[in-house]
Amino acid sequence: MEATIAVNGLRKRYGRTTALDGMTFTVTPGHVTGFVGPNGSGKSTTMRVVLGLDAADEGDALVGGRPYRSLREPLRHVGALLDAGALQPGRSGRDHLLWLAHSQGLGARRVDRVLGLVGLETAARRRAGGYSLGMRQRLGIAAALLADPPILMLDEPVNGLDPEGIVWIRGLLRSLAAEGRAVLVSSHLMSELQDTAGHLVVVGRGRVVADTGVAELIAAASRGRVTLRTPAQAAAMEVLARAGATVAATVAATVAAADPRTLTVSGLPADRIVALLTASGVPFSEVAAHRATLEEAYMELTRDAVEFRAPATGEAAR
Ligand SMILES: Nc1ncnc2c1ncn2[C@@H]1O[C@H](COP(=O)(O)OP(=O)(O)OP(=O)(O)O)[C@@H](O)[C@H]1O
Repeated sequence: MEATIAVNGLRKRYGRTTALDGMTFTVTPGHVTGFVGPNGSGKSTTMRVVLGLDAADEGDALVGGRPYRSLREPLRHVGALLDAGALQPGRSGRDHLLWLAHSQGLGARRVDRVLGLVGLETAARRRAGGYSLGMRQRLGIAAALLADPPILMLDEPVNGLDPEGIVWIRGLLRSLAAEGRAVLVSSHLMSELQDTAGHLVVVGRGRVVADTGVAELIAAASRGRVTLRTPAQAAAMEVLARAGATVAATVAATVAAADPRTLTVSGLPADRIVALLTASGVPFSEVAAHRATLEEAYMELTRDAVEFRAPATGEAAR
């Protein structure tokens, strides 16, 4: 079976809410595809439609060229994590997987193998009802991997994982993709996908805003910009803005990573920036071609497509 997910022209309304408005994209094997967009942009609805859990009003969704509902042993084709809370609380994690395994003609050996893969061996015989959110996520990922499917679809898998868990899942997703699987991972945080996804499907208001390689997206957002480090931010801004540049405080992937001494300048080449600052006696320590974060690239892309936007706080000058 071909490892692809093909979503074509999906439309879906819930009463007066349009959840999907012509959603169209294809997920191909060999890399992690990030499925990103703001809250309410239609990611979970799309995944539910792909899995036949919800019906679209229009359009179709195929896994390996076939509708999910027509697959005889679906877990062998597609592994999915949609709602990590969906398990019987009185059952142990291992029993939950055994029950799923038996429905697919799989045995206890495979269950123990996937429990090992997700690092749940020691907790496997405890009641799943007592699991933390991170442990439930791991159990959900074990369930998705159970029948060794060529296609994986995970809705916000990083949710609830601690920093060690986040590093672990990044490595796992990359290695699953490197084995030739198609891996679709939804998130509304770009920083979660920065080092994991090779491709991005960016959505807003129920449709695709961009369908692009991560490297291309970052290159496009970096083009023509220069990063400048200076202890005299206000003076540097004034000099450069007077010369026609647009100057902004650099957007960091996380608030913790933000450096108040770093500016992003567009509209002037690096050598001209150096000349202007030197001539005006403004101290600076570094002038370099800017490498945009995925977060920045995404913000630019979705500027007009987001449903909910916080007021801009990072922009120092325009
Ligand atoms: N069962 C439902 N009944 C009514 N409205 C729904 C239902 N499921 C989704 N919606 C609405 O459809 C839109 C798309 O929701 P969806 O959950 O697919 O977005 P999402 O991109 O997954 O969001 P998030 O990042 O918050 O998980 C939202 O406006 C949501 O409120």
